[in-house]
Amino acid sequence: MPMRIDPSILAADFANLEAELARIGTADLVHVDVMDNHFVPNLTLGLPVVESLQKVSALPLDLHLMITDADRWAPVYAETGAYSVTFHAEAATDVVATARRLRQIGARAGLAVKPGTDIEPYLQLLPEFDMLLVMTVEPGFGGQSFMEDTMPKLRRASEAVVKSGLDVWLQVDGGISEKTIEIAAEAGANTFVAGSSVFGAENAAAQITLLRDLASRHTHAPTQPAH
Ligand SMILES: O=C(CO)[C@@H](O)[C@H](O)COP(=O)(O)O
Ligand SMILES: [Co+2]
Repeated sequence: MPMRIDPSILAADFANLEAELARIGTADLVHVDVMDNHFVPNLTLGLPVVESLQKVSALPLDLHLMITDADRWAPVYAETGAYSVTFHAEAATDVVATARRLRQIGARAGLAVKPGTDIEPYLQLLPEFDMLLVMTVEPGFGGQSFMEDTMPKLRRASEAVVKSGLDVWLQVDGGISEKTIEIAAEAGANTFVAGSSVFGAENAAAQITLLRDLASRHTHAPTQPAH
């Protein structure tokens, strides 16, 4: 199973985004954090910047929407041509209808849960999603510490995906570095968002390769039972 590294441009220089994209050519996707200062206490970027990134990025965009009223807004972001649109379960009224709309538009549909949100109710909806995002920090800011207590949830999600036989990607986001990526990979993640550990590195492309190599040591299905 391939291990994917998605650098988060939240840790990039916002005044030079095109140049920052040129530093991460070894990545699989570009993770774009959209925050509205309502769902999370921070404001980042919105549609105009996503549209501009779409025009200049050689890599597919992986949008992470941390905004309220996801039912309304997620499809609007998908219309930009984004490869993947992930919205939060806590911000949506009808997660299935929203995911279906995203797929109709042509985007992969991702569902995210905050560290305190149970993933169990969503595991019976796996056929509706292309990716599940288990947040490993409280959403809102880059540079936070990895929350290892989210691993039982990730492991449980991984078991459900393996059992389903579906190719639903399992993404982790927050505090992923060379010190933590193997913990998440061992618990079943295969898609890793990394902001500060990539853009803070002198050689971002080499750091991406290092992270992927570390994650690839754990390509097996989870070995420990869910908690
Ligand atoms: O969605 C978020 C934060 O809410 C992330 O995508 C961060 O941008 C990851 O940054 P690092 O923890 O890797 O620095
Ligand atoms: Co994110």
